[in-house]
Amino acid sequence: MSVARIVVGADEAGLTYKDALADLLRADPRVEVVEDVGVHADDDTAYPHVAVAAARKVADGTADRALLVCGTGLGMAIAANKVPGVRAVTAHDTFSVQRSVLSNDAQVLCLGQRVIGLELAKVLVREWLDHEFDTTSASAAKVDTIRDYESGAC
Ligand SMILES: O=C(CO)[C@H](O)COP(=O)(O)O
Repeated sequence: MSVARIVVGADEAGLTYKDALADLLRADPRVEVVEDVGVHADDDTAYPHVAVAAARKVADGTADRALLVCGTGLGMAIAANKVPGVRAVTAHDTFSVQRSVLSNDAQVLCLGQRVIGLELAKVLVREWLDHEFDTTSASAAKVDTIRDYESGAC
């Protein structure tokens, strides 16, 4: 299934949630592989490096999705979206998380450890796993339009 391989990453500000959410993912029967691209303790690598490392794995097909955590979830999304083919969002409510998959076919979810509590973050990640993009849906043509702008086709 499309959420089988998930890459997780964080900067120092998101490390605690990243580790907790990685454990949640590893315990989920829908997830086959959780790859952790860091950071780990005492590592102050800046969020753009982590975001791009994770996003490149999604873009090259090594991972199906990425879950990224920083202080706000904003910088991770901005950086991940620099990787062609990647659609990254910051979402802190269940409806937006659901629509990020169903409307936008976003493969990367970014959360802010300084914005929401850990229990809500866990709820959001479970919600995220519950949905898959339907390529026959009315949203598919809109996502194709994003691809066309990215490729310069329009
Ligand atoms: O939230 C962050 C980026 O969006 C990051 O964890 C902290 O960034 P900073 O405020 O520039 O230190």
